[in-house]
Amino acid sequence: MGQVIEVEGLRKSFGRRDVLHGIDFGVERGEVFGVIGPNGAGKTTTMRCLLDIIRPSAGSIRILGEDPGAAGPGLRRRIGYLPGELFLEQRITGRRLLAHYAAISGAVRPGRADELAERFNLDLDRHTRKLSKGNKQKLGLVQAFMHDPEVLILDEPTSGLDPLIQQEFRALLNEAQDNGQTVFLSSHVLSEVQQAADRVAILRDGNIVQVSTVASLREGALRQVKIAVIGVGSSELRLRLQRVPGLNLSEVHDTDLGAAAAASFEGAIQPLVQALAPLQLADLVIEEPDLEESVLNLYGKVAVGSAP
Ligand SMILES: Nc1ncnc2c1ncn2[C@@H]1O[C@H](COP(=O)(O)OP(=O)(O)OP(=O)(O)O)[C@@H](O)[C@H]1O
Repeated sequence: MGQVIEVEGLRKSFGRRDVLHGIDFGVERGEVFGVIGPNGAGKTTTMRCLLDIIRPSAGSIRILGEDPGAAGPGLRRRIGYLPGELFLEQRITGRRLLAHYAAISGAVRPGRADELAERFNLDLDRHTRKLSKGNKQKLGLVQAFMHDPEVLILDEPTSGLDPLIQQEFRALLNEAQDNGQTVFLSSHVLSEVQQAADRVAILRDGNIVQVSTVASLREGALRQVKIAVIGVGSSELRLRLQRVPGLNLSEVHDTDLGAAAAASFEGAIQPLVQALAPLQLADLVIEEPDLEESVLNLYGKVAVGSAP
């Protein structure tokens, strides 16, 4: 089977409020697929529809070839789910809570939960109520991964995790991928998904504005360029650079030795290299593309992390 998650024309309205406007995407077996979008874009709503926690208003969903609305608990056991907000106010230990989840999710390999907890540096014998935000998140992740499900649906999985634990989480994702497990995860910032995901969908106001590989997002992203040349004045440098497609000059000035320029740049690098080739360079800096910036442009300048 190719696609493990297939979504077509998915719409969801709450009362008169349309939250998802007919989204389409597919996730291949063994793929890590990230969905990013600002607060309120509809990421959690999409995930809840995939899990049949809420019913779509229209459209079709197939997970492992089945309709989650009709498949029942058999399908649910093949999925690991990390909700965006875990309700953990019970007076029980993490270990007992996991045993409760295991009764729902189905067989967990002996020692698997302890192994995951150890990797996350999580004490399973503490009362869940007393856990910090990050430790609650770790418990949620152990719960999602422990039965080695074929599909993992993870709502903001790295939220509240320190960098070392985030690294451990990414290692776990790589292992899941090697095992042929399929991962659908969400975030509101690209930096969290760009290392982990093969492809990224950008969701804005209930519409997918783009689905692309992280590599192609990088190609289309804005880079900052700084150029210093020897023996040529600012007007000649400006003239040459103005002919380079995708280059937007922010500054050109004369220097003691010649001229210097700063610009932002997107697109193919070759025309820029050709424009500079006849000149004697004193310095050339082409910064790593700012993917976060280009995603913000796609968000439509909505500030990341702002309230909905
Ligand atoms: N049960 C509900 N009833 C009414 N409106 C809802 C309900 N659930 C979600 N919404 C609305 O749907 C929109 C999308 O919410 P959703 O939680 O899916 O966004 P999100 O992309 O996950 O955002 P965040 O990054 O803040 O978690 C929001 O405006 C939210 O207020």
